[in-house]
Amino acid sequence: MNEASENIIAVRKLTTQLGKRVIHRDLDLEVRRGEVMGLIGSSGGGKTVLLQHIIGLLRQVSGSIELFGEPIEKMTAEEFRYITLRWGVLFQQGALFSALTVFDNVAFPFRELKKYGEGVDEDTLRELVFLKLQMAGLEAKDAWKYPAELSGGMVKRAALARALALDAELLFLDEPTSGLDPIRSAEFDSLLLELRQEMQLSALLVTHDLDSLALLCDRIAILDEGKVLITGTLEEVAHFDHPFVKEFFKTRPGEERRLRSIRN
Ligand SMILES: Nc1ncnc2c1ncn2[C@@H]1O[C@H](COP(=O)(O)OP(=O)(O)OP(=O)(O)O)[C@@H](O)[C@H]1O
Repeated sequence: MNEASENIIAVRKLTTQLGKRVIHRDLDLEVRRGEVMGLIGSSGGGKTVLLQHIIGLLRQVSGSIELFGEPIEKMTAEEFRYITLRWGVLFQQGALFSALTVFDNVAFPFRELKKYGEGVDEDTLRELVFLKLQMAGLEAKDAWKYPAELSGGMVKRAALARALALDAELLFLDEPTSGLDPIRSAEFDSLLLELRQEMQLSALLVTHDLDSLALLCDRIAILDEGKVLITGTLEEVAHFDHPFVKEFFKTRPGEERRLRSIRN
């Protein structure tokens, strides 16, 4: 792997299709190492599908996707499986395994790693799982619960603990605060910010939440009409002349102060 590469994600001229419908056309996106990139765009515009392509769940029609400096198209299945252990994914529904306890959900990536001869013994595994739960703001007693027994906020935290399990260098976060009330959303954002500072994470974050964008993101990419139209700081993209941007940055309750500071 070319670790010296400045970009942790580089998507070039990506064209994708689901059924007969073209979702992305010649899309370019670069995320630098250590950067949190926000991804916004109109509903149904292809943000989640883009994430699914980047993490190799879907195959593109054309174009290339490089992760950690290497094109994923050229990797063998085994090489690809191995690099999946270097990132964590938090999808909209939290995506925990419902038949496993929180403990076993968080232990899952460690057990996967064991298949490559890099596992840890059971005592170390236990310690690491409890450490990750603590980092994600869960208590030890939550470890024995099943996903159905958790609140929405706890599901997100458990999914985050699993995403961070192997000291992920890169996180894919798809609307991590959706479904949480404003207080829980703010708590979750603060947790991500703390972790980001402690672990020097890179991340691609899909969100509709202006507070999350302002707090967490270095740059923001706007996806519309199948392409990334612009990337820039929140201030830069907020001034971009486009109907989605105008609608998105319309004042919403509680956000007036932040918007005023962006516009001034
Ligand atoms: N498995 C699938 N098969 C066919 N079409 C799909 C599939 N998944 C998504 N789509 C379509 O692809 C388009 C992009 O969907 P996607 O979920 O990526 O949008 P999004 O930008 O993430 O939207 P939102 O902000 O509402 O979550 C939509 O029109 C959706 O209906």
